[in-house]
Amino acid sequence: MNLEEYKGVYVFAEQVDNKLSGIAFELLGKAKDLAGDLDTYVAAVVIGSEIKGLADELAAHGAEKVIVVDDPELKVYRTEPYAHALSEVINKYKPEIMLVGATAIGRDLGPRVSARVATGLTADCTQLEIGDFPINPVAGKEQKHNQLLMTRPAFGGNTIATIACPDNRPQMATVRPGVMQKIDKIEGAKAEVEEFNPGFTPDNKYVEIMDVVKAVSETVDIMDAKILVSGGRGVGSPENFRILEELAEALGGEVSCSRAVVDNGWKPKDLQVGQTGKTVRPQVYFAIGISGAIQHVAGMEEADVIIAINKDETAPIFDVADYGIVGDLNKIVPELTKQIKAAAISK
Ligand SMILES: Cc1cc2nc3c(=O)[nH]c(=O)nc-3n(C[C@H](O)[C@H](O)[C@H](O)COP(=O)(O)OP(=O)(O)OC[C@H]3O[C@@H](n4cnc5c(N)ncnc54)[C@H](O)[C@@H]3O)c2cc1C
Repeated sequence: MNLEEYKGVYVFAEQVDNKLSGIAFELLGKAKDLAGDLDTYVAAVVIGSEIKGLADELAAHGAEKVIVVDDPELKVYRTEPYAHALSEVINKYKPEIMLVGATAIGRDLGPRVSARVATGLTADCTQLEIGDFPINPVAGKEQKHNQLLMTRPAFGGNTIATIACPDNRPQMATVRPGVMQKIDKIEGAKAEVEEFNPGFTPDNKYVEIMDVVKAVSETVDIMDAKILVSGGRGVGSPENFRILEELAEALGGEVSCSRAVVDNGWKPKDLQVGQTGKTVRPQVYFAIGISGAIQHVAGMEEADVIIAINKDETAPIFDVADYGIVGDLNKIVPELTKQIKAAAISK
């Protein structure tokens, strides 16, 4: 493998029903940073049927080049034809870095593609940067420059591992939605668009999709909320979440929760924040009756302002909080709601 042939930071631009997923823009934002450090270009790969029209939106979010693989076989996501399409794009264009979202689709696609093109993949990254590897020089081992350093929680979140792929290309990573930031839209931006179709054999024994049944979610997407009022086991019961709902309503925010709450069946999994839930980045995050386990903090530490309410003054949540109130949530939360409502009326 001649590593020098591999150029560009490529992003798999996931789309469903011909609508680009938010993760595509988040990955493009990160790709732009990485490409700046490597002095190379950013490309998006979009795979589907009748999807050429998506190129401008990708350009507006930072793609300088868009590779379009457009074929009726690719209308609905299926592992086989998508893995074939993306592997062939990699074989033809030889990207230095290939980023994929750690979504249901990306988690299925990424590892299969990396195996086909004989490279490594770091799953579920929370940080990506360009640097030297090994990070600290090791006697007798060559330190390589300009490597993609891929950081992710490991061993149940008890340690953070930084992984590199110095001997193979592309360097592949999947990244969790909500972790990277998209750039401000560049209105009117145009990308160089290239159509590439590696060919799909009809009657190819791909999985046949008989029916697509869409789940109707009754909850809001907490990843979009500007204010989150998050409750933990300390809230005590599903009924008692009412006091958090009242606070959220007074503030124009949404309710989310810790995993203990989901495990107890008090709230649906869609509302869980953390390593195995969602990564959120609201302007204000209330952590109420949440102890602040590392796996929870991993999903909310990027919030602009964190306010913790906990009766235990040694709770680790206070280490990440900007403001902390020590006391019983059953007294503090209703009082807070009352004061906020009163302040709103007096305005
Ligand atoms: C692989 C793995 C992945 C995980 N992923 C996640 C994840 O995505 N998200 C997540 O949240 N967790 C996750 N966890 C679980 C995590 O380790 C914790 O167990 C969990 O976050 C604890 O939830 P909690 O803070 O609500 O409950 P607890 O840890 O039980 O904390 C309850 C808190 O409420 C306080 N409290 C009790 N009563 C009151 C009161 N009346 N007033 C004020 N405060 C009160 C207590 O002092 C305590 O600090 C994961 C664990 C593992 C091993």
